[in-house]
Amino acid sequence: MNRILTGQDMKKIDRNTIDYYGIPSLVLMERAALGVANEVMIREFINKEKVLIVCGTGNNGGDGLAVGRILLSNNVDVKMVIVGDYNQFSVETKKQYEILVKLNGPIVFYQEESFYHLVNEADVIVDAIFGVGLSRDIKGIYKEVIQTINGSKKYVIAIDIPSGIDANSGKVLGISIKANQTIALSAYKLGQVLFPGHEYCNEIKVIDIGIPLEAYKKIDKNIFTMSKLTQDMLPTRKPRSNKGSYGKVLVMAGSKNMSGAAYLSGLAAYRTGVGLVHIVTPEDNRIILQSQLPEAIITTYEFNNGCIEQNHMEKIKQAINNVDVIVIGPGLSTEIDAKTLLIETIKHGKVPLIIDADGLNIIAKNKDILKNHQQPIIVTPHPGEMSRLMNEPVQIILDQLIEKAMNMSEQHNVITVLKDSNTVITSPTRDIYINLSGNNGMATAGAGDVLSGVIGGLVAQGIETFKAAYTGVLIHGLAGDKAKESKGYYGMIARDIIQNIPEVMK
Ligand SMILES: NC(=O)C1=CN([C@@H]2O[C@H](COP(=O)(O)OP(=O)(O)OC[C@H]3O[C@@H](n4cnc5c(N)ncnc54)[C@H](O)[C@@H]3O)[C@@H](O)[C@H]2O)[C@@H](O)CC1
Ligand SMILES: Nc1ncnc2c1ncn2[C@@H]1O[C@H](COP(=O)(O)OP(=O)(O)O)[C@@H](O)[C@H]1O
Ligand SMILES: [K+]
Repeated sequence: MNRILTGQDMKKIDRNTIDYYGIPSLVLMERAALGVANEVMIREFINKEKVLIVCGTGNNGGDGLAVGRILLSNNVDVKMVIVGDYNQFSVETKKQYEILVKLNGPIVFYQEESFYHLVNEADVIVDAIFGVGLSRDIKGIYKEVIQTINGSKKYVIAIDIPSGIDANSGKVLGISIKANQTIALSAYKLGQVLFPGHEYCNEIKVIDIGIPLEAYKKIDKNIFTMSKLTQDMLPTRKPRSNKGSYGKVLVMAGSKNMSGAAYLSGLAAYRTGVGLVHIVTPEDNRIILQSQLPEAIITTYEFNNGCIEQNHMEKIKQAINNVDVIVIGPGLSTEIDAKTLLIETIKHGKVPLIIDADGLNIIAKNKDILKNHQQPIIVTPHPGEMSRLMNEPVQIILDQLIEKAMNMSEQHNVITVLKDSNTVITSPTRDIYINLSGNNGMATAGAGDVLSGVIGGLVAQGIETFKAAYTGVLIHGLAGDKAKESKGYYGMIARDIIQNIPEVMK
């Protein structure tokens, strides 16, 4: 598990480490600088490269100066520029400066003309202008400096966070460094995982700087991510078992002449390891689904004037109570029969329910449907569906993913999987997961249907709902990343994601 902190939380933890635990600020800075210097020194041709470190006057700049000192001791060709005045230095940064002066370090204060030249001759630029202390829009010389660095197209390594990104929100405060690599100190910052900040960071690596684990316990919001799938996140497979041991998923999906969503969701559930998939869909889809997915049990229904035929409804009610989880909504339509199906399922079903796609569009028009539900529910909206659910413009949802997902979870007592490039998952108990796997090749029709099946598959195998939601999203993204290796961003389709689930879960 990797923690994600707001900039404010990080500062609180730093302070607590220094004031309460007594680890001196300069020790943390040295650890940070050593970590960053190591990243610079593992570059393949570093012995032939020129490094330019651009420093501000706060502690991020102090990190930069300390990195410069360490690189000097390792015979790296390095120069440092300070943007700002001597009298603006923080205590620690002034110390770093004074050490470098005694060492006759190659360090200058910013001047427009010479800076341009220094940037031009550099191969690598280390961005140490602002870290989590950035508090207002960037203007004046700082803006010029960032423009020059970005315009140079040189390889940029940002210390902690690219200068210009608000560590709390990911917003660009006026202008920002575009980094090729970001070395996050101690933990991910929210601004590195939310957009647009995430794009400015590029590759992110978190390094330990010696903050004791105890110091993190003071933080009340639990935000985290997972970078790898580990065995303990997966359902256990027993040597002596049968298909009954791995759960049953009921997929209520598809509408007249729309069978694809049911197929994708059902197949994804099977690929996640579930013992049995049962599909409930209109009669028109029977033949095609039976040939596409012969492993599934199919129950079909017919309806007249929106009413599902009585004997078919009885069969469906039986199915509802004979499974471990129900996925409802992919390709379902928002017709009256689909609405009836959803209402009856929430009313009669006791097992966890995953509501996706049209299931959510039905709820958007009839919010009462979610009232008084008894079973655990996971909703999986994309920003468009979320906008309809919350009656707010899509842009507001995109700008406030965490807040909106939390509102949904708290108002309706559900787990919310708000799908985006970096999907946010929230629970009514205020746990927050932000996913970092996946890629833009997954912006393809049916990718969401696959996700509903993966999460369903995990719940059916006994994984607790919040854990199943974030593990499912992680697996889905990792499978998309594997699919990208063979198909690329352009050619990937939803089935390629499914095909790679087994490889990811091996
Ligand atoms: N002891 C600590 O607290 C540690 C801090 N560390 C580093 O220190 C960073 C945070 O340091 P600081 O809190 O000093 O803050 P920063 O170094 O991020 O920058 C804040 C400084 O910039 C000024 N500033 C803010 N916005 C500005 C703007 N738009 N235009 C011009 N000036 C602006 C502030 O007034 C302040 O002087 C971290 O990101 C990390 O790199 C690490 O060295 C680890 C230990
Ligand atoms: N750029 C991206 N990076 C990572 N994941 C993405 C990206 N674009 C889409 N996805 C993922 O693909 C899925 C798309 O789901 P959705 O929009 O519901 O598709 P559909 O309705 O066509 O099935 C979501 O899980 C989303 O997180
Ligand atoms: K920085």
